[in-house]
Amino acid sequence: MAKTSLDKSKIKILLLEGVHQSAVDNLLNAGYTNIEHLPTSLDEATLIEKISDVHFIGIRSRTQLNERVFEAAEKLVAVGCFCIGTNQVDLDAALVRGIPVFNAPFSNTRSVAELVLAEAIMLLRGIPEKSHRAHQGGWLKSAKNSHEARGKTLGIIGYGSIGSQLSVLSESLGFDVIYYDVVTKLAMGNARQVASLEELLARADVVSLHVPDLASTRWMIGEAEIALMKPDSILINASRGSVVVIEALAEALEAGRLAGAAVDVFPVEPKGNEEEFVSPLRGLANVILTPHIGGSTLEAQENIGIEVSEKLVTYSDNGTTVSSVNFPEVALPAHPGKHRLLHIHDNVPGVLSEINRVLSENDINILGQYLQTNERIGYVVIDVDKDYGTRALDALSQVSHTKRVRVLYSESSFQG
Ligand SMILES: NC(=O)c1ccc[n+]([C@@H]2O[C@H](COP(=O)([O-])OP(=O)(O)OC[C@H]3O[C@@H](n4cnc5c(N)ncnc54)[C@H](O)[C@@H]3O)[C@@H](O)[C@H]2O)c1
Ligand SMILES: O=C(O)CC[C@@H](O)C(=O)O
Repeated sequence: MAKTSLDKSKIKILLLEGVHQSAVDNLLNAGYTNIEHLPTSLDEATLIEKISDVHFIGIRSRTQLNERVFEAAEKLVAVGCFCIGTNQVDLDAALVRGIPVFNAPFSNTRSVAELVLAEAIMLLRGIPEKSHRAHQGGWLKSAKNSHEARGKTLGIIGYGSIGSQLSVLSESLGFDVIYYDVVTKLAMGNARQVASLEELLARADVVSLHVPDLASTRWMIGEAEIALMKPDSILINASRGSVVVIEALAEALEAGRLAGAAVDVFPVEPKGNEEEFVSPLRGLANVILTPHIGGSTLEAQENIGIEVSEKLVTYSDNGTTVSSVNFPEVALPAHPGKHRLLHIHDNVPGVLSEINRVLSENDINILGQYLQTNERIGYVVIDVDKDYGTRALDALSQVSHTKRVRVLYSESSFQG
């Protein structure tokens, strides 16, 4: 059970994978000065060594925060994923240790949608091959296999933030949009939801994937699904590398079953820009390969830096967990003049009454109390009228099933 006492300047923040400078600036402005900002991810052994004295970590998609890493992260208070996907984090391992995980669910949505739309047009015109030939001194001037987007059917799989934004942009260019989602979703514009994946695959000229990495989406597009796609259709994947069986896609492209593909995410991606990219798709005609940069625009990265660092600062200063992806969400008012106790515990009956009993026995006066639980943990926030020193921290630590206790002083310094 974590229970330490720290001044803001001692709170150690580790930012990996070239998280945008906007995050560093934001953290510094909020008084967090102990920041290590690295341009790459770290291998597991190095990360395990480094994370032992880290209070907040910021990562993107490459850093794997697994059980072994969390086991070593004795002081970790919260995780910031400076991206949309959180599949690189063992959310359960974080939850059981009382560690909330935050992300930026919308900041790069537009960047991905714009890239996919551009790729759809490029692929319909056979541009990758024509451009490649021209670079080699060739001249492939021909209208063969070259099509307008207007009137073609775009099939979107996963009609969430990115899928629905893509829907709006591509309709404005004249695409007919259909989409498949496991949830009934309100259609944007004239788009129509179809009843099954099979129907979408059979009808679309361009299929674009925008589902999260889940057990149910893993390898959802394989040989059988590609066989259902229209001859000479196009597949785009900017979601996760685990969604498409890449060998099946390569075979279909080699056999001329599909007219082209754009792939941004791969089952195995290089750990850094120096490592070789290996894929059966390399060298295939009319295939756009991009190094997982769907969300990598300066605009998106700056916004993500601000959004996620704000969430970390708010949690650290105030205890608010709104929009955490794994934690009970509590929206808390500011607490001027009050001290705030945070208590994270296993969600079993009786903990709240024990907390209140312990506080009462220690003569600690409660001004306000907030509780939220999920299936696994409970998160109680208690505002008290004065600084009870370590008395409150010690009292709460004795409550059975306690995972973590923190004190936030009214002037926002932190003890965690
Ligand atoms: N290439 C990149 O750089 C990049 C950037 C941002 C996001 N992404 C990835 O894009 C994906 C989508 O992001 P988003 O923000 O739109 O997510 P989202 O959660 O807003 O939307 C996902 C949608 O998929 C649907 N869905 C889930 N399971 C499904 C299934 N089996 N079949 C059909 N639909 C299903 C959900 O109901 C939801 O509507 C995520 O995997 C994310 O990690 C990639
Ligand atoms: O920036 C990244 O590394 C990941 C981008 C994207 O896949 C996301 O999940 O937002």
